[in-house]
Amino acid sequence: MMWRNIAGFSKAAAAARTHGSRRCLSTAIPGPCIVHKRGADILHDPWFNKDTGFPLTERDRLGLRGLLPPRVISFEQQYDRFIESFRSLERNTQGQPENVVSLAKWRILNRLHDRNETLYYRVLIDNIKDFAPIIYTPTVGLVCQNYSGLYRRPRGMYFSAQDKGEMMSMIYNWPAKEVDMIVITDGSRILGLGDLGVQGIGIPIGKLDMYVSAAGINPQRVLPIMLDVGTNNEKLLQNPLYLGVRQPRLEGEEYLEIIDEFMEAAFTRWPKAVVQFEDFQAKWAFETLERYRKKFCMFNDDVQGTAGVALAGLLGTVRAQGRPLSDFVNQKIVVVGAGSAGLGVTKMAVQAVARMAGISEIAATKNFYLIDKDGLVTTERTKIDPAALPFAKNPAEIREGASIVEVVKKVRPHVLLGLSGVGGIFHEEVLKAMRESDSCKPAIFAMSNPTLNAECTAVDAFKHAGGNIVFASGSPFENVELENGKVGHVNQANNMYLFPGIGLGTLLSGARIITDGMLQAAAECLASYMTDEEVQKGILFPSINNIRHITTEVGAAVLRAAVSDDIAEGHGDVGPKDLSHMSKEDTVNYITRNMWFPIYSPLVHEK
Ligand SMILES: NC(=O)c1ccc[n+]([C@@H]2O[C@H](COP(=O)([O-])OP(=O)(O)OC[C@H]3O[C@@H](n4cnc5c(N)ncnc54)[C@H](O)[C@@H]3O)[C@@H](O)[C@H]2O)c1
Ligand SMILES: O=C(O)C[C@H](O)C(=O)O
Ligand SMILES: [Mg+2]
Repeated sequence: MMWRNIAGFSKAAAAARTHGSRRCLSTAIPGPCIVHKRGADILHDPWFNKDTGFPLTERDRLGLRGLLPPRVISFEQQYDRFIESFRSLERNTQGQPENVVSLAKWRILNRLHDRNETLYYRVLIDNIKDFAPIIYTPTVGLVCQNYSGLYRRPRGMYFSAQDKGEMMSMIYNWPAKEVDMIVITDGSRILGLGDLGVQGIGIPIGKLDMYVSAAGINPQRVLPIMLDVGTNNEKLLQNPLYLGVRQPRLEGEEYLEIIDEFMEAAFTRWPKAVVQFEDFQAKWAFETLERYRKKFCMFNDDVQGTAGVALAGLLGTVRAQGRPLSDFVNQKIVVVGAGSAGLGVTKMAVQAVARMAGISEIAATKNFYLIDKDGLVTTERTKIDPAALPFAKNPAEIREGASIVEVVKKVRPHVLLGLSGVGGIFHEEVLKAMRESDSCKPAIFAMSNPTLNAECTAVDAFKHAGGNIVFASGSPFENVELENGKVGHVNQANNMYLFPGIGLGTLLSGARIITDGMLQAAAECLASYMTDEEVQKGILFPSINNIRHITTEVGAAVLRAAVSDDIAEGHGDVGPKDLSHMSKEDTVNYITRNMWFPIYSPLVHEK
């Protein structure tokens, strides 16, 4: 039977399928999977469960005979059945409020996730464009907001302030022997939604779903972590259904002791794991990054992943203007939002200018303008955040605290980039002011998430700033039909284009830390991924349908940078020497070979 994805066969889905079946053919039968349980316990374990797909012989071997309806349903039929029930849900919820529909779609996917991971990831991979907005941004934000009510089954691990002194033993409660990727949050800054306390666990789960789908990390080797150190969200503290610790957030040394203990415990059990920090409020995002990046294999996605994606987009806008890349050093860039993401982006972009122009980083800050909740950051600012200080302007150039519109009118920037978390702050007047930009193709990046927190919508950007802009947003928007019959392309400038490749490349290199060189290689790989023809049309980032392919390329670039930095220690049977002898093509093949793909493997019971 022909398999269908929702939007018909996408290139990526077709490629993924070819890849999967090639594997089946080359090994004739997929390799066995050892299972230590039998009977009903297997049916209740989503890692091994095949539902009605268990062949009769396997039912006999594993004590499943009689526990399932007699007919064996093929994987393809199970897939079609799920897609049909999803379509029927779409039909039945037509006309209902968007939030209701999104949550209903999340629920049906989540139920499959809890029941049968192989089938779940197969439908996710094959329909990533349709399903990413449900299991990831933006719906994951809504899920976090409603988490205590939606909660049915645990997923991942929870470490709370009450677990102090116990974490080294607790970590052994996790049932998997091996863990490759950990995503951790403390729930303090979930997307642009603020402090959601324990409910932020949805973010590590969504990020790890992308690791499985995009990077082919085995779902049995991922671990979402919630570090519950309390919440300062009064509404949650008052909510009787709230599932987290009911106390204000720990601060200072008390906070650091908890997170130190977790890191020691995690790396004691899994010394080769990669840990991604996600959605920590800025002060802890920066402090933990500095504290751990030379000691553990970790990175902060909001600071470093976002920076790479934004830099790739900024370089893309130079190409879109038909200018040589070296012209990046002349681009005037206004960054709105000076938190973990805005500062991370500004820092990486300034470093790139310094490298390209052969000037100091201080000199390279000249064309950058940083705006936070108090307006333009200048040296006149009292109590300035030390991290923002290098980018503070001379108030003689523009006044301290100038508004976005004032700055745009005065500077006429090539790029206006938002990472403020404040929906709609690129309002009509700001967008109209971008018409006077010094660029022939001004860029507007409304990168805040989820959708309602985007600095502007795609429609408003093209309407007010003009049809010749390049536009990118953190959450997905539809392309815009312009009056002249042309298409205003919408790019999704989201760190999902980099973090899976950073994690995968690091893991397969066996590096024990993640260097600036590895992160820079990731950004450069993404920046050069699109063809000139695509970039001229305003298409700066690949379609999400190609996320497995771009992740493979990014992973290879990261791995090769680890080799260049002389920190690649190898992975499994592949030693550091083998890695260093690999050509670029060999590296891509090595990465591809190590990516997990969802097919049913024969289960073999071992006591
Ligand atoms: N697209 C992506 O890949 C991506 C990646 C990371 C973060 N983000 C989004 O970026 C947003 C910010 O994340 P963060 O971690 O930097 O948060 P943060 O809380 O660390 O920083 C927010 C910044 O915005 C500033 N701000 C607040 N109100 C403002 C206003 N009215 N005008 C100008 N500036 C204002 C604050 O002063 C602060 O500097 C979130 O919505 C997040 O979802 C997107
Ligand atoms: O989660 C996302 O979609 C991107 C980013 O990490 C964010 O915090 O908004
Ligand atoms: Mg994030």
